[in-house]
Amino acid sequence: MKKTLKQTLSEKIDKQRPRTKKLLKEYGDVVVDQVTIAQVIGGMRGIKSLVTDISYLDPEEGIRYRGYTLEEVIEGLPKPKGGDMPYVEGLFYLLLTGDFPNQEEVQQVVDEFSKRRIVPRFVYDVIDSFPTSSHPMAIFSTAILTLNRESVFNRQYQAGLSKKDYWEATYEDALNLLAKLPEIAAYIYNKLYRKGERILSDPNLDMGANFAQMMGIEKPYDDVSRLHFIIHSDHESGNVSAHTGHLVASSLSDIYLSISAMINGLAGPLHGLANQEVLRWLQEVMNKMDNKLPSTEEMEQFVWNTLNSGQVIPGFGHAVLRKTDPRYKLQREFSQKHLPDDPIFKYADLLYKVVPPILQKHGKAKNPWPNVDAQSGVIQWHYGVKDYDFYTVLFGIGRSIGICANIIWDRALGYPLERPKSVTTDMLEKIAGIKKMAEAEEN
Ligand SMILES: CC(=O)SCCNC(=O)CCNC(=O)[C@H](O)C(C)(C)COP(=O)(O)OP(=O)(O)OC[C@H]1O[C@@H](n2cnc3c(N)ncnc32)[C@H](O)[C@@H]1OP(=O)(O)O
Ligand SMILES: O=C([O-])CC(=O)C(=O)O
Repeated sequence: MKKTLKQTLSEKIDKQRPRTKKLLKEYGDVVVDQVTIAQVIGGMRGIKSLVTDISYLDPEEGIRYRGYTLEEVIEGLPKPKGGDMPYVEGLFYLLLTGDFPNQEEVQQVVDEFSKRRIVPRFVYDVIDSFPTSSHPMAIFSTAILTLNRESVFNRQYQAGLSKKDYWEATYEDALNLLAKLPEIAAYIYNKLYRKGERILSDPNLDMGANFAQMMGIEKPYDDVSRLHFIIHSDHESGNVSAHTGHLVASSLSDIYLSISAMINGLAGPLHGLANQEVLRWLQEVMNKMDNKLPSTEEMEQFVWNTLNSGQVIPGFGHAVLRKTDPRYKLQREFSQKHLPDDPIFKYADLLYKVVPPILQKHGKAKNPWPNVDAQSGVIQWHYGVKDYDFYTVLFGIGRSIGICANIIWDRALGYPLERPKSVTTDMLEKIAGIKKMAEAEEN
């Protein structure tokens, strides 16, 4: 019998712990970065102050998971029979261990998820008590929060859990939660947009296929779901959702509290919600054009109108990336293959041509290129998920996979409570020498 994921992970943790310990004990004083006033006021952009081995974002190249590009991840992970996209469960294995699992190892994780997928009735009761006009991200976050009552970590912590075992209880919570997220999301979708008509999950299916089944959407929506969850899973540690998850978990809040919190960060329009904003923006253009594809000049005018009214162009720009997002490229390639004639795809493609030169001319955005959110909604729309308020929930399922992996490792390596220092404006002025200048002017 092959080792389980938990056993493999346990060995990896034993190997990694001394590396972190050595760095901290023997090299703790080595300077990693310097911090400027612009960074302190400007959202800490670029400050190297977090550590994760699960993914790394290069500004030019984009994301790598465990050192592998997205193409390599998709190529190297096992795929279900008849599927073009790999098992999402295999990605979780890779993120946790750094190893590509074989078919048998993936199947073990698929079986684990299947065993743990049943959502307690009280979660559905809480979802049902929301007005149907609520945003699905608020419902999703609350449903996750409601599960906090189930936390293995909390139970064991109360009973006197040793620090070195924190990760194991967190691992149990993470698997229990990840297995339930597609069920919760599909239930919310059916409640809000399909009059509560529910399609039950199938314990024999993998996560992507099961989600497609519960959404009631034919193939290749299983592959669409796998691709979506995989490419949205991680983006190193500093983005709002990952950082929030890490921060909240650092106080030893359980996985449910931490993931619910990160979902709230993901729900902002400058972060994950941008994928719904792209569709909302495109719909406005389509309505104004009577569904006719605008000419390049007309599209340019729509973009300028948005910029001139002081709004951002959703789906473009990035805090770290300085090139087109590889996640965007992958989804564009998928769209070119599967939905080349889709009207919304044509709109989005026109935006790809039109927006970057305009943002360059506008002169503000450091990165004029499209990010992941510019394309993900286009694919969902094509396969019938037209209620774009729901798109960030899909992003949230994917992102939970990466953040759960990160939190398990945070606990394994004993990362402490996160607590950076703040200063006052007076102090910054003093550091800048402004007070001295003002005094000199007065005298
Ligand atoms: C999964 C994700 O989270 S990917 C990002 C999803 N978000 C979006 O697509 C929303 C649109 N994009 C943006 O608002 C930004 O590019 C962000 C939030 C992603 C990054 O923000 P920052 O790191 O602050 O970007 P940057 O340093 O380039 O911003 C400089 C200026 O350009 C503006 N800018 C950046 N991107 C855009 C854009 N797409 N449209 C218009 N203006 C933009 C900023 O608002 C800022 O203006 P200000 O000086 O008036 O405050
Ligand atoms: O990295 C970021 O800041 C935003 C992003 O693309 C993500 O979290 O996927």
